[in-house]
Amino acid sequence: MWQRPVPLVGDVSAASQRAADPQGWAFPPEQREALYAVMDARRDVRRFRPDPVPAEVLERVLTAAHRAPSVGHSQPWRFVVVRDAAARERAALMADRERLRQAAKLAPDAARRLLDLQLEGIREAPYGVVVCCDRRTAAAGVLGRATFPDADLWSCACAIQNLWLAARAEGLGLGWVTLFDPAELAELLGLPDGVVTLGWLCLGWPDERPPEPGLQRAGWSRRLPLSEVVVEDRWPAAEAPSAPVSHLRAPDQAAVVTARDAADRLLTPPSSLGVLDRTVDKVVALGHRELAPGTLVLAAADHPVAGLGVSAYPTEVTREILAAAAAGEAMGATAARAAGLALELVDAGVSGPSVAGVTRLTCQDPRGDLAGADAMSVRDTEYLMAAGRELGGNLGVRGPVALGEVGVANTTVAAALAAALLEVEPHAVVGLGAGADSAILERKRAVVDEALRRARRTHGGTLRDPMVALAALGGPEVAVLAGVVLGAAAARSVVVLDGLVTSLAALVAVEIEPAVAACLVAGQRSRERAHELVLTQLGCEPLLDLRIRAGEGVGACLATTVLRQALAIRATTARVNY
Ligand SMILES: Cc1cc2ncn([C@H]3O[C@H](COP(=O)(O)O)[C@@H](O)[C@H]3O)c2cc1C
Ligand SMILES: O=C(O)c1cccnc1
Repeated sequence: MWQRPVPLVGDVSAASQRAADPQGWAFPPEQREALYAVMDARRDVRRFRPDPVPAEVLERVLTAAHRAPSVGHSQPWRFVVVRDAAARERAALMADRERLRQAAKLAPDAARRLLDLQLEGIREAPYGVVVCCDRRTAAAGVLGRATFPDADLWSCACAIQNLWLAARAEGLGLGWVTLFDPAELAELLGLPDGVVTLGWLCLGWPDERPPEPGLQRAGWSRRLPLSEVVVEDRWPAAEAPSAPVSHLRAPDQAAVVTARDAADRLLTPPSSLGVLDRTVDKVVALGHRELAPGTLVLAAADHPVAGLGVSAYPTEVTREILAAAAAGEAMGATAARAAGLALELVDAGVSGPSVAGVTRLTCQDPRGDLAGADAMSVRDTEYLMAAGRELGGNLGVRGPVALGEVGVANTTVAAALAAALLEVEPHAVVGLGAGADSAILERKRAVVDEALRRARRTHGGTLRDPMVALAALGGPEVAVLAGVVLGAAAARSVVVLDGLVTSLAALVAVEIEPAVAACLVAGQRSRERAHELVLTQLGCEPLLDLRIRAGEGVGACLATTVLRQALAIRATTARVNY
């Protein structure tokens, strides 16, 4: 056994310690009780004694405030400590005026109660602490604020809460007054543009020791029972459509943590293999410490939309590639062989006689070109998906399942389906495909645009249903592959995705059964436009980024090899002693 290298910085705990004692990070019981007691006894204090507060006490509570969590560690708070009596007097006057303005807008009873509120604290307390938020940093530049632009304000609110609890523990009173016109208060303190306040905190020794919240005492409100504020899993709405019944379960938390803990024991810095480590953790959590040989499922189909001039190649190419794959010579077939994967060929609707060695699935109903009519009937879509599910289940128990497709014009189909599922504009999803020129690109955009408008007219809101979207704007190979993903995931197999079309099939499967996501490995980011968006929607980071645009599962095969090697590395690298 090798010694575990204990880092000089960061977390020194070992996975074994955490596993043996998950509660080992807790404080001793009496300290915990003290914390809860302080929280319980925190009050909004309105009456203050004039006695001075020692500078070191003020510094302690401000330090507590400054230890608050902040978005992207941005520490946006600034504390303006107002001691000057004249400034406090002016602030009190502002609050008094604001109280009258607000009361004028209320019903008489509520107005009376508002007027009863005591604001003398601003005058009485030796300190006014005005908590400001410096918002001059662009939200996009702060980790976590691009998505929640107000997170800087919440950070400041956390600082106030810290200050408040510390004050209570010190025996100080604190009252948070927001009855101000924010612009007036900002002007009083000379705040520059972009710095806003969260109100005025009166701070000093309390001249009241309220056992319960003042507004509750005054009959204004009461504390709600916990059961009224905690809901399980999702907001309980009477008429909201219930989530579809899910049958699949992702690996439980214990499996996920065990996989990560095992990785922690390797003689290497934690997560040194980056995306690969995350992917291996996912695969190990599924129960695979190594990959059995596995299969590439290559599904092929023709697309009537090819007739609208959206591909650089004629429809017949699909059949030729399928035949070449059956002969073991198409690039998907050679890539599968190089990766040690068996090849399973599915003809989901390619014109002409059947190709030897290929499983043929035949649709019953007419097919459409998306712009004028639905791609497939729901009945055929269900049939194709069910066949894929069975295939995926059978192959999934044997090893990893890599996905590949061939179908001239299927990047147009994929763009239309992606636009519908992701609710984005056609220009965001239409890409070059197998080599479009600008005239083809323009037609592709127009066709996707028309297809979306037609499908929305025909199906309305139900287009959000993945089966409806798949039938309206998808294609047979997408339906089969979505089924393969569902079947393989039910067998707890690893599913390795290739380019845009296979990833969309996975997205359809995830929309039907969210737990499928736990089985997915994004093999690569292809050059096709919408692929990145779809991978983001799947929450998957791709293993390879090689500008591949081969289709046929070539990228998935390459990625499977990388994944196989990563698992071997994980299995055989030295473990450390701990
Ligand atoms: C010879 C050849 C082999 C292929 N193998 C996969 N694709 C890839 O290109 C097609 C999609 O591109 P688009 O939507 O522009 O038609 C699909 O068959 C896809 O698998 C191929 C394309 C060609 C020409
Ligand atoms: O996204 C892909 O994998 C892709 C791109 C171009 C052509 N065929 C497939």
